Amino acid sequence: MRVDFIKMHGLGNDFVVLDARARALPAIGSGFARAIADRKTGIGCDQLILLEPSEVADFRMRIFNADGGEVEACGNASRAVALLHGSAATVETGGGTIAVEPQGKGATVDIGEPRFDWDAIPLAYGMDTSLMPVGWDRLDRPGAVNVGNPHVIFFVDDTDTVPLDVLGPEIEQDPLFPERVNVNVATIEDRHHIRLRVWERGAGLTRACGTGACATAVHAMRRGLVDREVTVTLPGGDLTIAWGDDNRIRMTGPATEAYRGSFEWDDFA
Ligand SMILES: N[C@@H](CCC[C@H](N)C(=O)O)C(=O)O
Repeated sequence: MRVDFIKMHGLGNDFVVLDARARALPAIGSGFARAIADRKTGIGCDQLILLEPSEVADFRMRIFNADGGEVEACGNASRAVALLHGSAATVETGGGTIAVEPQGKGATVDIGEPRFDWDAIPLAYGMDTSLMPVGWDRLDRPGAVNVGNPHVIFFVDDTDTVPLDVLGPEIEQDPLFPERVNVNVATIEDRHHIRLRVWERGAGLTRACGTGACATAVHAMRRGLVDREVTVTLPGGDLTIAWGDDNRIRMTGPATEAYRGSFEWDDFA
């Protein structure tokens, strides 16, 4: 079976998008997702994105990390599918229904309300998620936020000096996080600007993480360190994150269609 795909990215966080809204595809297993994502032998991406019909929203978006695991949310892919869809839409995800709207060369995404309760992150045991009494090497006293998916956030003097390739996987796999976690290291530049690097659960270091930017901004706002609208600068570029009086988080930033292609399903099954 020959299948079309669209290669897209949001600030360099890249996706293979399969559109099964009009024509159903065979079930996707973790081995298939891993094979597609493999940068040496597959098409190569941080996340495989599957669009399907939905009974509760305009369409459904399923997200598979490069390690094959299916997860609940992806901020950058939400902007990419908004661009692909071409008009405002509601999107069912594992983390809840979100709203997307194309804006120029990108999109605004209403990703919903943050959750701060320790069991909503989830953590293995109860603690204050605004200042957690835990640490790993030079990274300590983080915060945690669930914005559809789980994030832990460390404020540091300089994100570039943190060995995130070493500490990221250690923290991601720590038993404190029973569903593993996305690891964010952030520097507050001023009340309107945060610098951020992310070790993504199931994908490793990426050029950008949209939900990481949302979680980090909201955590910094909760701690009173920045205003309710900020620019978050990632290695791949900038996102604007606003946390409204309605308690909803809105992310605005670019998205790009790189190219289109097709493959034989059985080559990856
Ligand atoms: N790149 C994404 C997040 C993808 C999922 C994440 N790695 C997880 O496991 O939760 C984004 O832009 O938000």
